[in-house]
Amino acid sequence: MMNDDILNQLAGVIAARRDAEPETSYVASLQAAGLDRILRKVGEECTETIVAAKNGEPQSIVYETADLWFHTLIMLAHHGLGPADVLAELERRFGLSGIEEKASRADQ
Ligand SMILES: N=c1c2ncn([C@@H]3O[C@H](COP(=O)(O)OP(=O)(O)OP(=O)(O)O)[C@@H](O)[C@H]3O)c2ncn1[C@@H]1O[C@H](COP(=O)(O)O)[C@@H](O)[C@H]1O
Repeated sequence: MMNDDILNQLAGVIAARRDAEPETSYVASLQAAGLDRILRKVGEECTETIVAAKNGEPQSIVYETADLWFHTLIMLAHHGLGPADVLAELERRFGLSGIEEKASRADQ
């Protein structure tokens, strides 16, 4: 089943896990371990995504990218942010050429 609201649903689960027992929840265990542990996982999953992309096997690329997105959601939640904030930023940029955006920054 395709569900384009899954990022928001996951963010809801991550928020709800803040008070859960670390023994019974992976998300709760990561949140309890703190920001450095969360960032280490983001770094690991980022590296694994790069390796998968280099190897070029579609299923692995999707699997590792899902791990990366998931751990990034936990990082965002740690800072009181969520997918809506990132999606709003992408929406703001939509239609704005990266070349033009870079040029507008060079003016400043
Ligand atoms: N989407 C995910 C998800 N993706 C990956 N993972 C876990 O993230 C971990 C990834 O770490 P690795 O691949 O490095 O494997 P590992 O060596 O076992 O991990 P570490 O011991 O190094 O932490 C694994 O334990 C995966 O099971 C996830 N765990 C949970 N979710 C979602 O989060 C919800 C809440 O999960 P719990 O908090 O566990 O109930 C679940 O219902 C899912 O929807």
